[in-house]
Amino acid sequence: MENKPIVQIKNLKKQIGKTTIIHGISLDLHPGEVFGFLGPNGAGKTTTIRMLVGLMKSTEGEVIINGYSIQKDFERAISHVGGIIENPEMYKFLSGYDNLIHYARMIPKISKEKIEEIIKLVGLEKRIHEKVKTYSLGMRQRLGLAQALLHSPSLLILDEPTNGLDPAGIREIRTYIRKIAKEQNITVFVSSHLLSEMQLMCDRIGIINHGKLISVQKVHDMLNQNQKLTVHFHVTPLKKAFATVKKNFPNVEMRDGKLLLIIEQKEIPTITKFLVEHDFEVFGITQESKTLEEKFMEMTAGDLHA
Ligand SMILES: Nc1ncnc2c1ncn2[C@@H]1O[C@H](COP(=O)(O)OP(=O)(O)OP(=O)(O)O)[C@@H](O)[C@H]1O
Repeated sequence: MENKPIVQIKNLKKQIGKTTIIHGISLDLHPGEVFGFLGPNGAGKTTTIRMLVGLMKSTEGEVIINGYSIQKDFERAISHVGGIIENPEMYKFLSGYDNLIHYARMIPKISKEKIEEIIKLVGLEKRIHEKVKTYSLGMRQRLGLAQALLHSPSLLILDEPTNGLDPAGIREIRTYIRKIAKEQNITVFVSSHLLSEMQLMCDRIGIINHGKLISVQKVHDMLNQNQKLTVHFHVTPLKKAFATVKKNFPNVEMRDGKLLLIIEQKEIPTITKFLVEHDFEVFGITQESKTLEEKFMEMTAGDLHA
């Protein structure tokens, strides 16, 4: 991405006692992107986020937000950040609207129109005058988003925003997060331990495991990688077919009464044609591909909890 980063994380480290929890994370975040911070429980997501927003001191490294260092120029750097780190505090017996007005008092020069615009942005216009205690958890989270947007941040940091939500609530939050990023050109940094959720919400995903950022990829690229498939050919006579195929495709194996090849999808017709041309009878072709979830399980040594 050629646009100037909103956030620069430079070699961020955290040591507690003799234990290093975060091992030098470096990352740039760009305007309007939704960046997913994915990792199993205990990987270091919350610790990193706490350092990003200055709630915890880093042992080494620097975080620059909109050109200001969180470490050296906290007030100015944090003025560009909105976030939900823990469950947002709301007054349950007040309406959603009155809650927002309450928080808006702390923000200089905020107009009623701006508040209305934010309410629409998070899709709460129909229920905003009802008491928060009547809201679903998803609606409360959206009110939390609205609260975080009041001071027009350029970066929104959300720690596991879908925790505890049902599938409909998760879909809602996902939709609004994407909308906020695109319509307001706000960068959203969102953590989760669920790949399936991140895949649908984010433009890029960074995977953290044992305090290290082990991969950063665009979701689009992840989904479009040339994937190798394991393909089984049910063919007779098997042994003769194996010997013949092996001459041209040395990687072939015999397993469970079938030929097994690890190939790209586009090679399936080539091999099928080869078998038919050599007078073998093909009874079936089946393929298995690794899901992204399985790949991530491998990357995080199986401790990415679903
Ligand atoms: N104050 C502390 N002292 C010692 N170890 C700590 C401290 N805080 C966190 N840790 C350890 O650092 C690691 C990272 O914790 P962190 O809470 O950042 O993980 P996480 O990715 O947010 O996990 P979760 O998804 O469970 O919230 C964990 O192994 C945790 O036990």
